[in-house]
Amino acid sequence: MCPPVDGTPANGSNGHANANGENGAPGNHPGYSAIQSSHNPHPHHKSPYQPVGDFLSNVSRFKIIESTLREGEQFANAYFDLDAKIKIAKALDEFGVDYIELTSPAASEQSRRDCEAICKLGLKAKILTHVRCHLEDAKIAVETGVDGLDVVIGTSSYLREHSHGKDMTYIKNTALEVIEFVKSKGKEIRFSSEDSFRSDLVDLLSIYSAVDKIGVNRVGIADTVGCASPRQVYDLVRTLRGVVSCDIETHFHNDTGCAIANAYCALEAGATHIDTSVLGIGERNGITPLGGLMARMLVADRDYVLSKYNLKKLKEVEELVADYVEVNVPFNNYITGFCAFTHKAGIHAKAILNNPSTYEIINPADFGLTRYVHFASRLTGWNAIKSRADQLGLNMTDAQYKDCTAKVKALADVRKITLDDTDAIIRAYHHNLHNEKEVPLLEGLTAEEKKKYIAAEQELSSEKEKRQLEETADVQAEVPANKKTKTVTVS
Ligand SMILES: CC(=O)SCCNC(=O)CCNC(=O)[C@H](O)C(C)(C)COP(=O)(O)OP(=O)(O)OC[C@H]1O[C@@H](n2cnc3c(N)ncnc32)[C@H](O)[C@@H]1OP(=O)(O)O
Ligand SMILES: O=C(O)CCC(=O)C(=O)O
Repeated sequence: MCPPVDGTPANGSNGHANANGENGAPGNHPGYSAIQSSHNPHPHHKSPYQPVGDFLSNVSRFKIIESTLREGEQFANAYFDLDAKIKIAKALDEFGVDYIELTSPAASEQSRRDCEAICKLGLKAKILTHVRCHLEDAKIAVETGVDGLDVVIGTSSYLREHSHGKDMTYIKNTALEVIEFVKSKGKEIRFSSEDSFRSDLVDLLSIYSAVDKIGVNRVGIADTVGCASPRQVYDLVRTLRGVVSCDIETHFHNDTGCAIANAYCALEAGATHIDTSVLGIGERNGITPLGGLMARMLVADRDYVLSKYNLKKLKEVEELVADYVEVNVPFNNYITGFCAFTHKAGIHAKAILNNPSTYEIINPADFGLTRYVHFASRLTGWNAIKSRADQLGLNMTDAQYKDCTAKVKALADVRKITLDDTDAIIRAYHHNLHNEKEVPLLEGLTAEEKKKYIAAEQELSSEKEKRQLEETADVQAEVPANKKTKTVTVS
């Protein structure tokens, strides 16, 4: 952890002012320097590559069906007791998701009781439960108090042959029966074909058209094995959009890394609802993550996303779920990953200090988070070191910052340096400028490291001398000898 700038002990934060001028940034990031840059928040310029508006696109009016408490419960590590489910449901509700989908009450007695308990919480989000296309399951589900049922059945030949063993005629008849029943109970109903992207298109369109005609609220397309590409998604959703008049829900697994892109393409093609889970947890490696979808959609339509979702809750919701399922938030997670807003290379750091839009498409402040400049490495530059010295209250000339930066780099060539090391170097360098008795730039080097540093220093000063000589030679070369003493007077 870095020492605080004002000399008070570090208090669990990184000890530096964040972009809002507070200590202890919400995105607490020990060991990194939060920065104040001149344009914060970002100015919002439209991209020159903004897609041409498509009348089918729902990028600016999508809804989220949050399935952490259904798909997420299918994650290998997940075990949610009622207390956990209630906490997660409340957090998702505060975040502003439109729907919360729960595990089938047919799964177990406790699942049924949990479903009932969550329905009684009085959340703003609508509560759905996810059931097989099976009248008995539907009967149990409608009694729990849910707002609606998400009914599903596999339509690919794989699932027809090896999962439930039913043909398309049976599937259609059962679907119609279940839908009529659920509607008769006054509940919302969605019918979905599992494994849609390996199902026959004619089968799909025929069943979707049949359920649409009897007044289903939504049909669902599911990429159950994560095989679909964004272009395939666009084509299927767009075709379906021309066949049904109801809403279209989509569900994308992430086996081949397309879950967010597929969700986005589905919206562009006219889908209305996207299934998500916190951190993307679900069967195998999961589905479209809530945070990743937010990142994508914020860039597509910031006003819509900010008007609907409480983005500042994202980190809290993710940490809550991560704790329950006993995983760490991945270092490269969208938005909340350890380094999602950390800028390291000197070129990046300089530009970010001037204007964060140079290297950030998302403003961390929208999520209540802070950006950081990492300056403790051989890739740093003098602008980053100057900014850090400013934070430490140390003032130097530009030439001195540059020289100090060269020393940081030389030491970083000797061994991996920490942020504390770098602060120590800057402080010692500054001290040596103003005091006769010099202190070592960095304490605690081993004999071997000292040797290496002395060699690096010598190289540095001979480089510096060489550069000065070259500069002098260049200046002299630019001025022809016969002009050197001549004074030009202009009358
Ligand atoms: C792709 C998805 O994620 S779909 C959602 C998955 N969710 C779940 O599976 C919820 C948790 N599941 C469970 O608790 C259990 O599997 C239950 C209660 C649903 C069923 O349990 P069991 O009766 O013991 O059956 P089992 O799990 O071994 O096999 C699944 C059964 O559902 C049937 N089935 C599978 N998919 C469907 C479907 N979409 N619609 C109707 N029936 C289906 C199968 O034919 C099989 O029934 P059978 O054994 O009579 O042939
Ligand atoms: O109900 C749905 O649409 C999706 C079900 C599911 O989890 C899947 O197909 O992967």
